Amino acid sequence: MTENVKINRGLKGVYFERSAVSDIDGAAGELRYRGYSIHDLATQSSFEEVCFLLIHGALPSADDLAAFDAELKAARTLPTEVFDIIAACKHGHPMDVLRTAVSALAALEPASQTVGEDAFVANGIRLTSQIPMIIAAHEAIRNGRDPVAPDADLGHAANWLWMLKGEKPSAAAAHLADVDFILHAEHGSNASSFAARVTIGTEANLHGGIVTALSTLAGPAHGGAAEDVMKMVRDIGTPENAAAYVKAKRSAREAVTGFGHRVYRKEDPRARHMRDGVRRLGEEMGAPEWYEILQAVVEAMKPYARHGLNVNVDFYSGVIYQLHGIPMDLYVPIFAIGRMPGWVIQCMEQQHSNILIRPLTLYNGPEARDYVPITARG
Ligand SMILES: CC(=O)SCCNC(=O)CCNC(=O)[C@H](O)C(C)(C)COP(=O)(O)OP(=O)(O)OC[C@H]1O[C@@H](n2cnc3c(N)ncnc32)[C@H](O)[C@@H]1OP(=O)(O)O
Ligand SMILES: O=C([O-])CC(=O)C(=O)O
Repeated sequence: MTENVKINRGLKGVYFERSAVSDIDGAAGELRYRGYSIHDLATQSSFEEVCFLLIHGALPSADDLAAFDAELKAARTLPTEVFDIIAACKHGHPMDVLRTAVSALAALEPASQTVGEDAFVANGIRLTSQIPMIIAAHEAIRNGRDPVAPDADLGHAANWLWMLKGEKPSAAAAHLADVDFILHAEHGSNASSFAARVTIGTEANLHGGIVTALSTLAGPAHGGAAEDVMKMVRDIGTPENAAAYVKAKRSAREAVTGFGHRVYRKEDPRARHMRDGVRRLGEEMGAPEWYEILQAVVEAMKPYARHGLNVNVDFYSGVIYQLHGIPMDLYVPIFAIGRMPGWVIQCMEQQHSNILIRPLTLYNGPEARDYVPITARG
């Protein structure tokens, strides 16, 4: 009966739902949020505007944006218990601390228990502002400093850098962080968003979906790639070593991190903006060698490009964070800051026309057999 069943391992190429948010053309290497090209958004928009677009479905008017920005700023608060929880697990990986703190918020803030469209918007906006606060507070606490209070004069990206470092970022640094968040904001049915949808499919609340998404983002095949790229760049050391590094990886049939994608067969369209950022920042900071190493890896990988193997969004982002002096274990949490509106809208779409997500696994274990009591087993 089951011999002819087709199994789609990893759900490769399977459509499980419709979505009106991200339009990804993997063959052409194109990405649009709600119909707008990622290139226009990365060069002309702000993260706040993109959040509004993703959550509400249209670009905001100036008044809409001012009201949305005020909502985000008003949500920059955390219950004191969350700071205690961060302190109690301050030696953990920032992703574990972040996930634990979001879980704690679900228990501490009664509004998080409400489901439905309005509740998801309100809780989503609150979490979008709270997540950078948690990450920055953890960084301060683990280094023996007091968390830095948010600054209502600063936008989302600049305020994040301010809370992280305790000093006002340059306009260029804030802009690069803003672009980074826009590029990471949403990407259809990626692993973490799909996982969040599975949670929401059970009629769980938004915080539950976000905790699931955070758990799923953390792995090196997904959000952890930027950290691994930085480790790779350090291992390679100089551009001349890149070819030998790639050859050794390919001979061992190991993945070269920052390359490959489940959907794109051309270069990930987000990568070019990060590439420009690394090049410019490296030159400005008198550290061009990181960019040169990355480009030497790209050159060494060229023979494989014909198989659709190209850089993805996270090939360049790690080096940008490194040039900003951000610790490597914060790279995945930074991805989470950017991905918040994407997770929120994916959860909203799921709950809007909900259905339990429950595929099948084809049994290939032992045939039916008789139970043997423990006293009779050899
Ligand atoms: C934001 C993001 O989440 S983007 C992804 C971030 N992750 C990374 O950068 C980690 C490195 N990349 C990878 O591990 C993979 O490319 C994934 C997990 C992202 C996608 O994997 P899949 O969709 O399963 O790709 P798939 O396995 O079908 O790859 C096709 C072929 O390319 C090879 N391949 C895929 N990625 C890589 C890579 N990074 N380096 C070398 N070879 C690769 C596979 O070995 C496979 O070769 P084969 O047909 O000879 O076996
Ligand atoms: O779509 C994917 O599979 C992974 C990805 O690029 C993302 O989540 O941004």
